[in-house]
Amino acid sequence: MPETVPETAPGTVPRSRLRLRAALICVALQFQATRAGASAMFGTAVAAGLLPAFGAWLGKLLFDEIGRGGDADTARATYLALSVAAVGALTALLQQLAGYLDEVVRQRLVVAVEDRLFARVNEFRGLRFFESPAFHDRLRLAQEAAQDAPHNITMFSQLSVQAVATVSGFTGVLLAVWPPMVGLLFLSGGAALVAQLFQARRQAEVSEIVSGKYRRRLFYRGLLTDPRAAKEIRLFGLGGFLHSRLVTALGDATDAELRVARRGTLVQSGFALLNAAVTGLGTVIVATGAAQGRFSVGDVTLFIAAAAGIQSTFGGFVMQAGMAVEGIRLFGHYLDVMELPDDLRTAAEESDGSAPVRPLARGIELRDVWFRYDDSGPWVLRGVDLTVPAGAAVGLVGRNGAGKSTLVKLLCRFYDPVRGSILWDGVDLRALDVEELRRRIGVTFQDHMAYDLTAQENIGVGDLPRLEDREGVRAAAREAEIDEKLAGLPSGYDTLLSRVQVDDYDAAPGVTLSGGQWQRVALARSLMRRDSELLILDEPSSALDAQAEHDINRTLRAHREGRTSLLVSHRLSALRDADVIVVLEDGAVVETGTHDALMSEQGRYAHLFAVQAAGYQDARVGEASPVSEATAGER
Ligand SMILES: Nc1ncnc2c1ncn2[C@@H]1O[C@H](COP(=O)(O)OP(=O)(O)OP(=O)(O)O)[C@@H](O)[C@H]1O
Repeated sequence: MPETVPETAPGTVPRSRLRLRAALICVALQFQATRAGASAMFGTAVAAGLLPAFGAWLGKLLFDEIGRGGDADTARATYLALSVAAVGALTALLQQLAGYLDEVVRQRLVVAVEDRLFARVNEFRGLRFFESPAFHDRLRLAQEAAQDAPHNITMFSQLSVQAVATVSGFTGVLLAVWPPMVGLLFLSGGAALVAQLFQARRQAEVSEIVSGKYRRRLFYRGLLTDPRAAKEIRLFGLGGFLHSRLVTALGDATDAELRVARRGTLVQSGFALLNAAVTGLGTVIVATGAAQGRFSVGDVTLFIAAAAGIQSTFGGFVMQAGMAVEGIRLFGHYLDVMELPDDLRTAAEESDGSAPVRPLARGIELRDVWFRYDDSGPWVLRGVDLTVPAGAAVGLVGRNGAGKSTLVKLLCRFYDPVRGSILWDGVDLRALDVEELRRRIGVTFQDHMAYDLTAQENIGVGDLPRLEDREGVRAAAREAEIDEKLAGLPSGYDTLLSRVQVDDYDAAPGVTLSGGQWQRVALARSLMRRDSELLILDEPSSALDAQAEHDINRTLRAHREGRTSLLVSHRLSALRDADVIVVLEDGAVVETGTHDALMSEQGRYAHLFAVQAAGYQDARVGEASPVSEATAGER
């Protein structure tokens, strides 16, 4: 595997760490999402945090004024009373505004995060990440964390401002009455904070551990409602089975979440008791002092209020600190995904991977190509040497699992060979600009897509700049023998090829095609690139009826004329006229030659051909085919 592939592919989600950088970027993300909204939210949050303290100070001035009895200035007292009321009203309004601004920032963040994350995902040029469960889990964690963490940090900032104002006010009161109480409250608050931070770490770890369970849950949920899966689920009676797996996956995840919540509750309950003990102790001491005449009743009342105020402020602060820390930890996944190096080697040793791709003049050569999907997996290609000469039609045959589609994927550079190299006119594919390379290739994949888009779009996406080019799309559809069918749909080429993705329930329903019709649409899509240098067709006619296959093979033969093509097929008759036929067995090339040459060799190809021909002649190969008899010994 290339050295640049990081530890996320495949494996489990690595544990996140608390990073200052993550916290800073997390806060900055809000401003990138909406500078005005985030600034207003922060300003409002700070003001909403400071106003209660200001209100308390005005209240103190009011009580001081009233306390002067007959000497009190009525106008000043009235003014102060109105000010207290105004500050109260303003605080309430600011809280409403802060709530709205918080929502604005959240919504903008959702868009910004999706935008950035999926733009990044689009930059990964190979397939490895998309086949890694750890990558999918990280992506989900990254998305959730990037949407939630900034909010938690903002709330934490707001509470911090409030806490400083409230606690410093109340601390003065406590210091005046019984100073050791301040130390006791700070000690118990500090201990609760430390415990909460540990709890936050545990909570973040559990989110990482259960992310796979949630992925499975989404998979089962999607399957249970997928119209393509509905037939088998009903026929084989899989509904209950899948449903129970869905519930089990969800149950496992929620059990783990509940375990950590239980632990948190126990720890917090312990601190609640400690707080009660501290308050009790302080109250007893101050009350005893009052009984002995050292404190007034007012002192006792103020003391109890101050202690309760500090404790509840600490409680909120500690809780929010835990959420902020958990958010920042998980936000690390967002950074990791954003900074993940590409899964393809960025360059061959001697190049930076951006060499222009010249029109194919000599051909494509695979030199001793070894490949496996995982470091520990079996070799799928074992030293393949193969040449696709420019302008030639090459047929690739082999039994299931021989490695044919893998070879196709390597030609498109979805993966790099583990050993050996693939050369485009003598230049290593790793040295070439991969996007340009792919623009020069037209492919029909064996597992082609059926997009829930219109007929026009389903074909047009094969050459995006010509997405709206109706004539170009129809020409490709004609070659794939599907034009008549698509033109005859209720809205012609504008018909949605989907039963479920219709936006307007009252509009004409979408339609769905048959398996063979979908295959023709996929074929038409690959034929959109009329000037492609290399045409690869991986089982393009496996779902076609005999007549359609015959017609399409004739059209494709004309289309391939003079251009380089690689045709993978189990229907050997489709390959008869290829310039070269290559037989792949267990990941190695075992035979190469024209149809006639390979038939006369009476090897693997001749055997496969005879088996197929015998099927059509209604005869048993072992008895009827001289080729089979000749090759039986080899096998
Ligand atoms: N993405 C993947 N990850 C891991 N293993 C894979 C992957 N794709 C294919 N394989 C394995 O590689 C081997 C070759 O598969 P490949 O699809 O290339 O065979 P094929 O010759 O095209 O077969 P078929 O004729 O059935 O289409 C198989 O054993 C398969 O299990």
